[in-house]
Amino acid sequence: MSRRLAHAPFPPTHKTTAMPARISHRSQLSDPLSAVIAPPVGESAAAKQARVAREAEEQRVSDAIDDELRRERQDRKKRGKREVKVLLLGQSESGKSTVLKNFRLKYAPAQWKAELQSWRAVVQLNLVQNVLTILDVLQERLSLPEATEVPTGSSPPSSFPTGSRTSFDSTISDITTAPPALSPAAAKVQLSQKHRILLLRLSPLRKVAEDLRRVLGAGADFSNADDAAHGYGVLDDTGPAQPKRKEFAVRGWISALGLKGEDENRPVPDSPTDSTSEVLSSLRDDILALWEDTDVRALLRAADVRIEDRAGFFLPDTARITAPGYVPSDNDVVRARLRTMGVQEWRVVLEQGAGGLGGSGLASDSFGAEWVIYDVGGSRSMRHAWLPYFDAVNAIIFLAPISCFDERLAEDPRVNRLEDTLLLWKAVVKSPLLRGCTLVVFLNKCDLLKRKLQSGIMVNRHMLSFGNRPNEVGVVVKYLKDKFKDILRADAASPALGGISAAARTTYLYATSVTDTKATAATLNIVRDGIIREHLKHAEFV
Ligand SMILES: Nc1nc2c(ncn2[C@@H]2O[C@H](COP(=O)(O)OP(=O)(O)OP(=O)(O)O)[C@@H](O)[C@H]2O)c(=O)[nH]1
Ligand SMILES: [Mg+2]
Repeated sequence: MSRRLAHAPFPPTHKTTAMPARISHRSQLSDPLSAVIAPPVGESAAAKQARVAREAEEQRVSDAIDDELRRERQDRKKRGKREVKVLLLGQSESGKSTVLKNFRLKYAPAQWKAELQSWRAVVQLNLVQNVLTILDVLQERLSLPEATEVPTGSSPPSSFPTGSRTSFDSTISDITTAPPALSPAAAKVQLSQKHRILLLRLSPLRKVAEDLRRVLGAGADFSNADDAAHGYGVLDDTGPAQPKRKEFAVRGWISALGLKGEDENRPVPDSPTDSTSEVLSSLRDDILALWEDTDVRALLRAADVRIEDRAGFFLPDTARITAPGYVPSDNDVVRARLRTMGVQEWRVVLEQGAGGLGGSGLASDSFGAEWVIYDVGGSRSMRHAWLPYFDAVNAIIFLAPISCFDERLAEDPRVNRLEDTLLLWKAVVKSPLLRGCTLVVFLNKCDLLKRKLQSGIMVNRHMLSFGNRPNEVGVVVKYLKDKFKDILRADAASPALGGISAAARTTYLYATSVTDTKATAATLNIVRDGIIREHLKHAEFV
């Protein structure tokens, strides 16, 4: 019961105050208060009976409020004792929200299952955006005169550390509004009338995308992927103006998805309308025809649009997603991309027997039975919002997407993504506010790293210090692990800030692919136990 609610039915009047009758009996005539709370002069027997009854009811309500407040205080105290606070950090698209999803899937599966349906609009939007990306490339090619002769030649690879090129790798964006400028090779790919017809038939998807964005509604925003124009650096304000791109984002995916929790008064957004799903369903064969067309594939390859490596890639699942009555699977939700804006607080109470309390021997009132996870927006303009959360967290899970060694930041195309991640890690390690907490690093997106290396992309072309080491996943992971450890060691060698030596901090590093829910569940168990162990170890010294 809230305080507002408890008081509302009995507004105090000049005769009846919230003061309990108990006090009026104890009052002395000399007490000025007694004059205010004394019964009216010449009160009739009926009026007295009514007043006494009213005062008794007020007393009952007042006692109930006191009890409620006492209970709330005790709950808070108890919760504080069992609550673990974790902050997810890392650049945009590093996998923070995906880790949160894995955590909820593993430790609160009943709640997770109940929310699957809410993700339908997001998965549909991801699929539609996949198609629109292809249509943009197609349109660009079809707008060229047929016999266009374009000089050949390929662009140089990006360098590491940061070079000064301003073009950016198309793989770093899942959604672009401006079609990429076609490479000479792409301009040579021959298309036919069939492609023009597909382009035309699939054009209603632009309206479908708009509708789906509207469904996701007030909590969502189709805004600039970032504001490099505002000049944000790794954690502060340093970069100059750059061209902007747009990506669909949410201020709060709790409210955007209509989940309970954030703003209970906000109207729940509609489900994707039947007509939206019907349009999608009717275009199923055209979407598949587009995606399976060999000329289109050749065009995408020539244009270097590696759509299958992008976030929220759902084209192979078209038949399933466009089927009537589609409900997203666990895996769909984990792979769905919805950019986070600001900082989202998630409370996860570990469900019994869900690999949560049951498996660990944790009692429901012990430390670790409830987790508060802060999921932050990772792009540069949002990093200033992280700072207030640095205080009083038990652990940081830092997401380092190591497949991004050849990619550039969406918000500042001059900056290599891996370099940005390492700078961010340095800033986290150096932060005096974080000296007391456990650090966990996920060297993430190992699956994508493997695919890239197998496709022949050479790490040493983008990261000169990698030298002549073999271009293999294990070697790259080991090399980068050492880089992260080196930064820790360098910090430990510098004078300790805030009275706690950086060397005393426990740091765990894991190679992960957090879209693999099974493997991630096992990693999360180890991480959870490690964080709890660390806390208990320190608590013993307090
Ligand atoms: N293949 C693969 N995809 C991943 C992995 N981790 C995350 N992703 C995908 O990458 C996309 C971005 O992940 P998010 O968790 O949304 O990234 P984020 O760090 O929360 O990004 P912001 O909200 O912009 O800060 C999603 O579509 C994920 O499914 C991974 O290990 N492998
Ligand atoms: Mg996110």
